[in-house]
Amino acid sequence: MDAYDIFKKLTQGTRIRREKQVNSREIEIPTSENDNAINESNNIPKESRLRSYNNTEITLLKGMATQSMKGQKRKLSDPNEIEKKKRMLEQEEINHYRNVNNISVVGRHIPNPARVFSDLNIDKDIQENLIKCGYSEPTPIQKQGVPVMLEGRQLLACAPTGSGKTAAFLVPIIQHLNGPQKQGFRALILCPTRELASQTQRECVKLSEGRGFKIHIISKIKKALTQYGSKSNKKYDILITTPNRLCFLLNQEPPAIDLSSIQWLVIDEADKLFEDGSRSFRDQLQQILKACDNSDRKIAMFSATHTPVVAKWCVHNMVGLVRVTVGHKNAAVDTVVQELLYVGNEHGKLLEFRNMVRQGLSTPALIFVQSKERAQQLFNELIYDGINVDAIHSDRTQTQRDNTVRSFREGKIWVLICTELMARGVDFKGVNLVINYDFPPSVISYVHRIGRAGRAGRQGRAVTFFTNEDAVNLRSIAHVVRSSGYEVPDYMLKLKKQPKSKVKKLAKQAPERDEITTVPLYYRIKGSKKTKFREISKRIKSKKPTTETSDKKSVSTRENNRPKTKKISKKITLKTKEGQKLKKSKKKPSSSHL
Ligand SMILES: Nc1ncnc2c1ncn2[C@@H]1O[C@H](COP(=O)(O)OP(=O)(O)OP(=O)(O)O)[C@@H](O)[C@H]1O
Repeated sequence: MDAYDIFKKLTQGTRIRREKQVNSREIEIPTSENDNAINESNNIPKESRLRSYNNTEITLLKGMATQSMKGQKRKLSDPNEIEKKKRMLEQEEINHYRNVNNISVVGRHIPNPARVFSDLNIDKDIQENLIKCGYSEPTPIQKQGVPVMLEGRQLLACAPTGSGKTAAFLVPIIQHLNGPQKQGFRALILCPTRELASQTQRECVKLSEGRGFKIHIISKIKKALTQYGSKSNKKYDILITTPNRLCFLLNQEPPAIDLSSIQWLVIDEADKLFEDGSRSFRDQLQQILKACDNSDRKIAMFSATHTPVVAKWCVHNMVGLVRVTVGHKNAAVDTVVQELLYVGNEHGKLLEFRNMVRQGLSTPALIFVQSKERAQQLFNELIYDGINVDAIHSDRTQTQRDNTVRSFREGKIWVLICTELMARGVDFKGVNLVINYDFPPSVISYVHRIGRAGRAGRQGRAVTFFTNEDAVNLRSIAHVVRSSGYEVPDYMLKLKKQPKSKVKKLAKQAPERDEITTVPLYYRIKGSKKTKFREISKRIKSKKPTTETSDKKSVSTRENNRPKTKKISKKITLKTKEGQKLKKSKKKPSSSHL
């Protein structure tokens, strides 16, 4: 619960009555310039806020009223009073600027937001690097987050997807570290995935150009085992990695990495890392913090979504914490046009997708499914549709994942099928379309998935398929869509609120769905005719999902799957006209119809 929530609770049922209009010179605000501990920036217009300080009587309960501040005016001729008033008006202006930029802050003695890069207390070369990256003006999170970190304050920042959070933490780190020093790692950035870590490394290299920092990501764990230990010559500056890899190195005897010089620890996608996993991140974080034993160590947490668990951890563990929030908490980016589409059943999803392709798909596009098995199934279905499609999921090797991401960035792949693995942080410039083929497991997942489009103020579109199985989260996601300013049918908003237990269960475990395939079950079962019919009737009776991959682990790579799919499609060509078409397009993939 933050200051705003507390204020709302305290003032529930309170009636605020305005007595009379006064002009602003009569106004006296009983706080000092920097006493902005509680939500400096709210949405009350400046004038009425000023008035309310001096001229309102707050009725708490019938017959009980606070004393009006009338008669407490001080003379304007007093130079101290004039100075005080000037400072208050300046503060009001700053608050107004924060309001305009949707910035809200909580904490004491918070530095002013920067309007332009030159307002920031950073060196010329960093400013030039920012300009070289094409950034002409700081984004709201950079306006407020950078000054906070530059003052060495610990920070919890929440800002929309694609709003430049990466540069918001990299710029102050680069400024602080100044240049390479042979002290070992001085900044550590934790990311939930390898893909995000390498993207952050690329951004860091660009923003620190000319400084000569040694910026590392742990790619080959075997090499890393001997690379960073106490015997190394400490020629490193910045480490960007996932917590698992780092803890693996810390768990060696003696530890294979030395973090005693860390000055800045940044946790990107903080709420993701705090989600309960097989090994809770909180345990890992304790281990990492123990290793970062420099007394000067500071922490900054960033994410597009807010969970109370992160806020609670920060309040308890970060001294002098400043909280910066841009926009509404857990809101979807409003530059993405959002649509919720009822498709009936699994087959309907495939029909709808092919329909979208026929109408002209706006690529590059990302398609999210709920599991790696389903990513592979959808890939097997679409590979012969003549779309440049590929799939990325955790069953693919790191090299395959890197190659796929590169091809997508280079425009060689137009449609990328992915799992939750790619939902966070990954910045593909110019993604036009996100399709939630499988309904997101939570509102937070929805916000991050659709946030892969519409980055840095660009336009994008997100289409979310849903079936009857997806009723649990439909209401809350419909509310997110409506809050971003897009139409949703009223019935969705009026759906019954689901019990928290159901919502939590769904966030942890995806619902069972029928296999994504148009190949009849008969051809998917191996064995004699008799075996096939026996198996089909068994499955119908037990109403089991008609999936082969649920019986055995799916084949993990595109290459491995090809022969299997070929075999199936050959069988179809003998039976159906549609199958013949498939065979033709397989020989000569054409993308002309897009
Ligand atoms: N000041 C700026 N002006 C213009 N573009 C910017 C600016 N800062 C960052 N960008 C660009 O905005 C895009 C999104 O930035 P970034 O990946 O840091 O977003 P993010 O807030 O971390 O998003 P997510 O929550 O999805 O991780 C990037 O392509 C980046 O180059």
